[in-house]
Order: sequence, then structure tokens, then C-alpha cells
Amino acid sequence: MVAADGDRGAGVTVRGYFNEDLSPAELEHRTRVADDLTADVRRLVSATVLTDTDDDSVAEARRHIAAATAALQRRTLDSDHFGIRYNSDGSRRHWGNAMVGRRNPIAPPMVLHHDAERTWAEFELGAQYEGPGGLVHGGVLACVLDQVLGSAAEHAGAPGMTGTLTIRYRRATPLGPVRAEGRLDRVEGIKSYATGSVSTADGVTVEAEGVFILPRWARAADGDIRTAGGDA
Ligand SMILES: CCCCCCCCCCCC(=O)SCCNC(=O)CCNC(=O)[C@H](O)C(C)(C)COP(=O)(O)OP(=O)(O)OC[C@H]1O[C@@H](n2cnc3c(N)ncnc32)[C@H](O)[C@@H]1OP(=O)(O)O
Repeated sequence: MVAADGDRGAGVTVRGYFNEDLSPAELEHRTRVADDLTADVRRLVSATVLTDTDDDSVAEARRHIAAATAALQRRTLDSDHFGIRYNSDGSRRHWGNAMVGRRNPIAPPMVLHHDAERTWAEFELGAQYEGPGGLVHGGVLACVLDQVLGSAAEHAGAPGMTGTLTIRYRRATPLGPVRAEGRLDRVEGIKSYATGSVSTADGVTVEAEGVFILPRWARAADGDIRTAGGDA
């Protein structure tokens, strides 16, 4: 397996992979703690956008937030990012990921599902993802599609870093429930081509195609990267 932020051998350094073998009970516990905390902070973010309360209430909220931040900072990770933490059996945790990270309140979150043909997620993009008034920010939609297309390629066994992502905004996406889906169309050597879309109840709003490229360091670490196990 890949070393933690270290020399992968043959001069290959892989940043952001950490081996931490967690027992099933410990993993279940950490998952529950992460989900509960992150859900609370997401509610806080939403409330921050939508509050219309008085100054005293805002000051009160800020004191509580400062206390909460200090409590969380009593002990922190050794690194400045969560990275991809994995067990020796190949199971992985991308809990810091901006789109799917279960420890990341910025993530909507998207919970990805896979079948033989596609990867998809149904989730809510609320007030904190606003671009034009009442509508989802275009950059957020690009981020969503980057993740879904990249994960579709990865799940189909052809992972890669986004080389090129082409987005077509067909019509505006109102804030609220959305569905995102992607599929791997073809593989040419180290390049995977994926397509996908975002839709609402009224139909497709955004289409995308992406080229995902297995980077040099992963080509050197080929067995490890391509055969890594599922996410927790
Ligand atoms: C693995 C774990 C993932 C796990 C991924 C899990 C899902 C993740 C979903 C989120 C994805 C992200 O956000 S990824 C983060 C955003 N993306 C990045 O940061 C990528 C930054 N760029 C890079 O690291 C690099 O430029 C790469 C990896 C894209 C390519 O570099 P390289 O590996 O050195 O490639 P190189 O040998 O020069 O070229 C190889 C072939 O690819 C072509 N090529 C090179 N760049 C591009 C490009 N941008 N768009 C199209 N094609 C390109 C070349 O013409 C060549 O074609 P030919 O001559 O052979 O025909």
C-alpha cells in the first residue's frame, strides 16, 4: 500500500494517503461522530446565511461558535488535510473531500451510488450554494460534476485526475433537490472519458464531459491505486 505522505519507492512520493487500520467498531464509532458533527455544522452554515435575528443573538451565537471551535481544536490531526485514510484491506475514507467528505460541512454532502453503468447521487443544494439569486452557483455545479464523473471513472476501474472538464449549462438550476449522474464512456490508455449531467424534477440543467488522466505517480504505483478498495 501507499506510504503516508512519503516515498513510494522508485522516487515516487504520494501526498495525502495515510494508512490507519481501524477496527470495525472504531470505524463505526468515528463514522457516527463525524456524521453527527458535520450535520450540526451544516445546519449552522445554513442558519448563518438565512438568519435575520438581532445583534445580541448574533453576538451570543458567535460566543458559542468560538467555544465550539476551541473544543474541536483541543486535539487536531498531525497533517493540514484529512487526505485519504485507508485500512490495509484497501477500504478508504475520503472524509475531507469537498463534495463527498463526511467530515466536511462544505460538502452538500453527495452520497454516491454505483451500478454497472453509472454513478449517481440525489441531494439538496441549499442557500449556501447560491450563485445568481435563487439559483445554484455554476462553479458548484462544475464541482459536483467533476466529482461524479471522476468517481464514475474510478468505480469503473479507470481512475484519474481531472485533465479537462467541459460544462454546458443548458438552463438555470434552482436551489433545492438535484440529481447528478455520470458514466465512463471509454478508456484510451491512461485517459478515461466520462459524461454526465445534473437534473432537477424539470429535467437536465447541466451536461458535462471530462477527461480523467492517471497521473505519472499513479502509473508508477499502478497496482495500489487501481486496485484500492471501496470507500467507507
Ligand atoms: C489517481 C487517483 C485519482 C482518484 C480520483 C477519484 C475521483 C476524484 C474526483 C475529483 C477529481 C479532481 O478534482 S482531480 C483535481 C483537479 N485536477 C488536477 O489537479 C490535475 C492537475 N494536472 C495534472 O496533475 C496533470 O497535468 C495530469 C495528471 C492531468 C496529466 O499529467 P501527466 O500525468 O504528466 O500527463 P502527460 O504524461 O503529460 O500526458 C499524458 C496524456 O494525457 C494528455 N493530457 C495531459 N494533460 C491533459 C489535460 N489537461 N487534458 C486532456 N489531456 C491531457 C497528454 O496529451 C497525453 O496524451 P497522449 O500524448 O498520451 O495521447
